[in-house]
Amino acid sequence: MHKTLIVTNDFPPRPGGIQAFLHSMALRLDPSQVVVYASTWKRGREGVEATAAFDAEQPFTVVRDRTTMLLPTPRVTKRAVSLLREHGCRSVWFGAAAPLGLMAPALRRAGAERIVATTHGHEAGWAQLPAARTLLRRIGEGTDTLTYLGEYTRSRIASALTRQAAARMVQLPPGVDEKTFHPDSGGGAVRARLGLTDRPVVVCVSRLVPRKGQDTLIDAMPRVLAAVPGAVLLIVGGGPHRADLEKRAASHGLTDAVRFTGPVAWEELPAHYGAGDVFAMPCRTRRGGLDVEGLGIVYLEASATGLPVVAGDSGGAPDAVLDGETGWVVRGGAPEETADRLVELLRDPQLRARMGARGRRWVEERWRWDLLADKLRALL
Ligand SMILES: Nc1nc2c(ncn2[C@@H]2O[C@H](COP(=O)(O)OP(=O)(O)O[C@H]3O[C@H](CO)[C@@H](O)[C@H](O)[C@@H]3O)[C@@H](O)[C@H]2O)c(=O)[nH]1
Repeated sequence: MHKTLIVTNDFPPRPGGIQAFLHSMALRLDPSQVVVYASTWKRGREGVEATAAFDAEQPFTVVRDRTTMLLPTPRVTKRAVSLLREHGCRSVWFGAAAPLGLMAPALRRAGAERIVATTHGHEAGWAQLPAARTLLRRIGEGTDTLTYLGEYTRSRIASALTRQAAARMVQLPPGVDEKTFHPDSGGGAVRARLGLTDRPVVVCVSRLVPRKGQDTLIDAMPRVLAAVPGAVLLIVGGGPHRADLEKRAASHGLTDAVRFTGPVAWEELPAHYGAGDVFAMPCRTRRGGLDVEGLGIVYLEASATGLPVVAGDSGGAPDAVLDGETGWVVRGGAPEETADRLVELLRDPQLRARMGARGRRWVEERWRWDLLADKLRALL
């Protein structure tokens, strides 16, 4: 691996899957060989202070742009070029290929020898729009390698690329820290705190946005409760959809059976997975395919915790589940189908244990960060 400039809008403290992906990878590279050029999390004092506090704890150099969104403008390109030269970097990793990967030719002219750009769900969405397809094609031509999460995103994105660029694609999915997420993660304490000790719990961990399908889970609960009295849906995470979800739960008369924790601190997250008997996030594709799941780190975190998983069929989410082995894939936006799978799992402790153990093994074999970081190092 050469010294690498990571260029990204998606870096903590901003929350989310791409951010977690990049940070986890960056932490596994030699810190003396990494320089991150990222946007600032939020405008205003709170955003700037939280960003500075986060950066001060990192073992590698983080340089922030003053804006909250890097775009491939002449100013940003010039800054990236001068960082590349100043720090003696010979490789570049674009944390999300679109749109920042458009800066690749300028960085190449400035001396970058290896340029890697990672694709996620949103690039698969881009691949559906004619103008955006042209830009993706340019990004493919300007970079050495576009990485992809799984077969769904690969096939969509490859259709927009030249044959040569498509042939250079390499799979680089996010992983899971199997030591942080494990079956003895202290879920009992969370249950006790929430008064759920003896109740069957379906847990969903995610940002609260419509695509993730927390609304489908709420709509599924009356059918679940008819078969499994006392069951509870524990919705973990924060986001713009919260008020709507709370109203929806109240309109079904489910204020006891649907609990919201709000966002939880990273250290508390494993115990929140551990509070569930089953993990469910029946995600669905929206906006004609533009708002689509790339993979779903949460399914892998749940499997690492030893929980069976009920996933939606949006985009690449099925790549994060072995259907029928680590859990089930259901149609997104289908409350009855979702409820039936939840009931089957809540009623059958042996099935839960079997699927949970298979999921844990699958994570250990296939989704460990360490294995994936080796792959990235080889590309850089
Ligand atoms: N600390 C904390 N973390 C949370 C919370 N809610 C969610 N998270 C974390 O945020 C991450 C969410 O990742 P994903 O499930 O992958 O979803 P995403 O944010 O929509 O990410 C997008 O990009 C990923 C990487 O390409 C894709 O895997 C995903 O499908 C999607 O397209 C997970 O690590 C999850 O544990 C919370 O309240 N607190």
